[in-house]
Amino acid sequence: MAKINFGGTEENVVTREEFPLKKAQDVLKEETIAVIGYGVQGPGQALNLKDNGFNVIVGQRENSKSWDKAVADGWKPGKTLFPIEEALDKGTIIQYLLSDAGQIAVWPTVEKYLKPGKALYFSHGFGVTYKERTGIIPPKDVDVILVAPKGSGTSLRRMFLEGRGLNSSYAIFQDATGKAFDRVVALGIGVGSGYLFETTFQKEVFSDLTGERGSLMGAIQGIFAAQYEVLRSNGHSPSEAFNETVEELTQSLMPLVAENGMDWMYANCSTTAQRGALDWWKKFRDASLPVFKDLYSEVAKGNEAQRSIDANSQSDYRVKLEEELKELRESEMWNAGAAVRQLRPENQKK
Ligand SMILES: NC(=O)C1=CN([C@@H]2O[C@H](COP(=O)(O)OP(=O)(O)OC[C@H]3O[C@@H](n4cnc5c(N)ncnc54)[C@H](O)[C@@H]3O)[C@@H](O)[C@H]2O)C=CC1
Ligand SMILES: CC(=O)[C@](C)(O)C(=O)O
Ligand SMILES: [Mg+2]
Ligand SMILES: [Mg+2]
Repeated sequence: MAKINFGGTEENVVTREEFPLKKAQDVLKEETIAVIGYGVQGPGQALNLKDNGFNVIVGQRENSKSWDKAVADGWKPGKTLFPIEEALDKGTIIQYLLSDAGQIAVWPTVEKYLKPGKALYFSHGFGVTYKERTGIIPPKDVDVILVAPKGSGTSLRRMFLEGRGLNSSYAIFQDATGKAFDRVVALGIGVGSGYLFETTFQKEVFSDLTGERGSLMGAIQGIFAAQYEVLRSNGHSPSEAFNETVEELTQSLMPLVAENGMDWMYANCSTTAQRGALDWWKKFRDASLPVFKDLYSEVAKGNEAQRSIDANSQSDYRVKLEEELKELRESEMWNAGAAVRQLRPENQKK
C-alpha cells in the first residue's frame, strides 16, 4: 500500500502498479463472484470483471428489463445468469448491487445464503451504516467489504473500454477470514478502478450523499438554474443564456479543469475573466456554505437516507422519478440545451 500526500495529508492508496491485475486474478482464482442486480453499477462491474478474466455470474430478477439487458450483454441464462437466489447460492463473493432501497427488501433472502467465509460486497456504505433503518446487519462470520466507484457505472464501463480507470474508495467493515484486504483490493482492481483510496463505510456514505446532493448533481443544477433565470429575466436569449451557463462549462472549461486544475482553467481565460472569477468565487462559497452545512447535517442524522428509503421503496418509484426528470428535461433551459447539443458539429454530420 502506498502513502500518497494529498495536499499535505498522507493517505493510503492502492495503485495498479503495486496490485497488478495478475495478483488480483491470483487472489480471486478460487472465488465465484455473484453480481446481484443489473441496473447501473451491476453491468459496469460485472462486465469489467468478466473482461479482466474473473469468474463472474449475474443474479437478477427474471422477467425484468434488467434480465433482458443482461442477456443482451452476453450473460447466458443457466450458465452465467441466474435468478437472485441461485446466484446467491453459487457465489462465494456476493456483490450486492441492487438499488439501496431494493437491498432492504431482498436482505432476508441474501442473509440465508451468507455461509461462513463468504464475502459480502457493497458499492455504498448505505445499508450497513444506516442499519437501524435498513435492517442490514451481516452475520459475524463473513467478510463485509466495499468498493465504491466514484462515478456512474456507465462511466466505469466506458473508461475501462478506453483503457482508463475510474477511481474508487475501498473499506473493510468486517474481516472474518483474514482475507478481507486482499479480497477487497483485488475486487477493486478487477472492476476497473484507476486507483483505490481508503475509507470507512460511514465516511463513504456521508461524503457520497453530500456530493451527489451537492456540487456533483444538486448544487450544480441549482446554480445553473439561478444564473439562467437571471440572464433570461434581463432579456438574454435562451441560446445565449444556455451557452453562457452550461455549454461553455462542459465543452470548453471543465475539460481544462480536469486536465490541470482550476488555476489552469483560469489562466487560459482572459485576465478580465480571471479578475472577476477570483473576486466572485468567495461570495458564492460564502452564500452556499450554510446550505452545505445543513446538507451534511441532514445526511449525518440519517434524514436523507430515510427520505430516499421511503421514496424508493414505493412500487411506482421509477415512474415518479421519471416524471420529475421529465420536468427538468422539458424546462426551457434544458430544452434550449437539446437544441444546442444538436448544433454541435459532431452531431450534425450523419
Ligand atoms: N448508479 C451508479 O452508478 C452508482 C451506484 N452506486 C451504488 O451501487 C448500488 C447499486 O446502484 P445502481 O446500480 O444505481 O442500482 P439501480 O437503481 O440501477 O438498481 C439495480 C437493480 O436493482 C434491482 N432492484 C431494485 N429493487 C429491487 C427489489 N425490490 N427486488 C429485486 N431487485 C430490485 C433493479 O431491477 C436493478 O436491476 C447502490 O448501492 C448504489 O448506491 C455507487 C456508485 C455509483
Ligand atoms: C455516480 C455516483 O457515484 C453517485 C452520484 O453517488 C450515485 O449514483 O449514487
Ligand atoms: Mg451515490
Ligand atoms: Mg458516488
